[in-house]
Amino acid sequence: MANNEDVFKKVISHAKEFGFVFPSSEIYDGLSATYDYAQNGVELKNNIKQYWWMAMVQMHENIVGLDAAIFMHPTTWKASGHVDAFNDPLIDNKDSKKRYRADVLVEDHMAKIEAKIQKDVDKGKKRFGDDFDEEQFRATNPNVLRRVAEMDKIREELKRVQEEEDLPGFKALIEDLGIVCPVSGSKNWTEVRQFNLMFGTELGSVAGDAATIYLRPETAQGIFVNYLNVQKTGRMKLPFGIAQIGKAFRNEIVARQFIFRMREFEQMEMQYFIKPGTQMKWYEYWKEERMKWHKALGLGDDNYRFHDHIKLAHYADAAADIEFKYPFGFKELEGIHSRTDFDLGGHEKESGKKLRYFDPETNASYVPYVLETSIGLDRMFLAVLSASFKEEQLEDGSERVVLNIPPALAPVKAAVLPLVKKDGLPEKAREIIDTLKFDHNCQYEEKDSIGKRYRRQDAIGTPYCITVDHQTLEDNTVTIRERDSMEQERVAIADLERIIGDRVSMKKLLV
Ligand SMILES: Nc1ncnc2c1ncn2[C@@H]1O[C@H](COP(=O)(O)OP(=O)(O)OP(=O)(O)O)[C@@H](O)[C@H]1O
Repeated sequence: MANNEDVFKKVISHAKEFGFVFPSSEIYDGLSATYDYAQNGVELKNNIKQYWWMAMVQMHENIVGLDAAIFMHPTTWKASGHVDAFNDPLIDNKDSKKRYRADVLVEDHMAKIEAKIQKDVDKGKKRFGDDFDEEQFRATNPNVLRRVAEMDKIREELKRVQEEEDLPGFKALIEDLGIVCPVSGSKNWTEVRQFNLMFGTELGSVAGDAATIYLRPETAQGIFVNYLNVQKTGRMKLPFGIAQIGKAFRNEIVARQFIFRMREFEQMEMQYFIKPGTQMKWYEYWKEERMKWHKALGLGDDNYRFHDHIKLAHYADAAADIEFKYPFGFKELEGIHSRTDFDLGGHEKESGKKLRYFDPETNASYVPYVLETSIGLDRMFLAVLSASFKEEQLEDGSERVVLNIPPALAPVKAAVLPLVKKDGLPEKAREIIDTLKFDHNCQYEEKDSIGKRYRRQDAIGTPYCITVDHQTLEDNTVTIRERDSMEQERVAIADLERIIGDRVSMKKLLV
């Protein structure tokens, strides 16, 4: 664990040192859990957006895009249930004055029990070596069984207090488990209270005339209120989808883990409008599709898993997360939710406008059901960055830090490097950039030794370094150095556009 925490710290400082992510307003000591994407970060982020947009919109005839406003009519949030139900249970420690999410305290406690189980399993592995049968060990070892039963009991009680909104029961659970504040070490807790996560602000400049509006806590509602506009103007037939990328805001009680949990973040959401009764088919379909999208990046299949929700959100009849193995463990990266007619039904009721679909096959009109896929762009960014970060020992005894970012997502696709700063090599390198820059983000670098320049490009994940040397002037060839293998090949300048284009193409990920 200490090791992984270490890796996480390194990823965060690497992100800052190499221009991916900066703390926001850093000259004023920053603003907690708010970050800015820097020169390389914004490129990576845009490429992730493009990969998602291509997979969802461009590759599906029946999915179209939208860019709705962040501010929406306040009744939207009444209809969606956010005014009444978008709460987290919070609890304060009276000694440290620190605030926690009550459910997170319990989950962290369970994670500790799980770590103990893992320790037992590791001991077994060590003792029995190749003969070790983990499944059998877990099914028979008394220590493991006792701890699993303990976890089941806690999980059941957590589910109950959440479902019944039993706030005194929630506090009792925390006390019964003997959970202490990680800062003060005390069990001196306040009552558990519900805290609404929406940021409110005021519309209009005249005091008294102002109406409270909210910064949207999800992009989805902008899609729902536009369902009929898009369906009619796009002459869309069910099933069809609307996709959107945009900012969302949540006043998270405890924002932490770098860009994993922020108060201002970006979502990539797609709402798929379907015939009622077909939701389970589409739920399975989109779970699989989305998992395929993730795995195509090659960050390691073992880094992903599904997690089915025990506690369903107020709008869902089935829900699963795609979890990613971050340096701090498996955590939610994307949600796939069967939202039934909850949202369109709610908007019909509040607005008094019909949000129906006339089905030409059955001659019936109904409120469509919705299947949602919702992924946090910042969490996806962190997944790519943390899985790509490698510290390598090289054969010559030196070390390098490299980001093995999938080439299609890399911020800079090719760096063009004149071997020396003279003899016409810089001019030749610029000529090459001038042909590649229309299709790719390229970088020109002439300072320092070629080895140092390779290392700098490795550290920002540039997949290809093109080196211009004296031979280039004779035969119009250059070397291409590949980031991961560090192997070099000599190719004709005339072939560069095609070679780089093929290798960094998103097409390979999408077919
Ligand atoms: N505070 C946040 N910071 C960054 N990304 C977020 C945040 N909250 C949600 N997301 C992203 O938006 C996606 C969809 O939002 P959803 O409402 O399903 O999240 P959630 O279940 O509330 O997340 P969590 O349980 O981690 O709070 C999540 O899968 C996640 O990737």
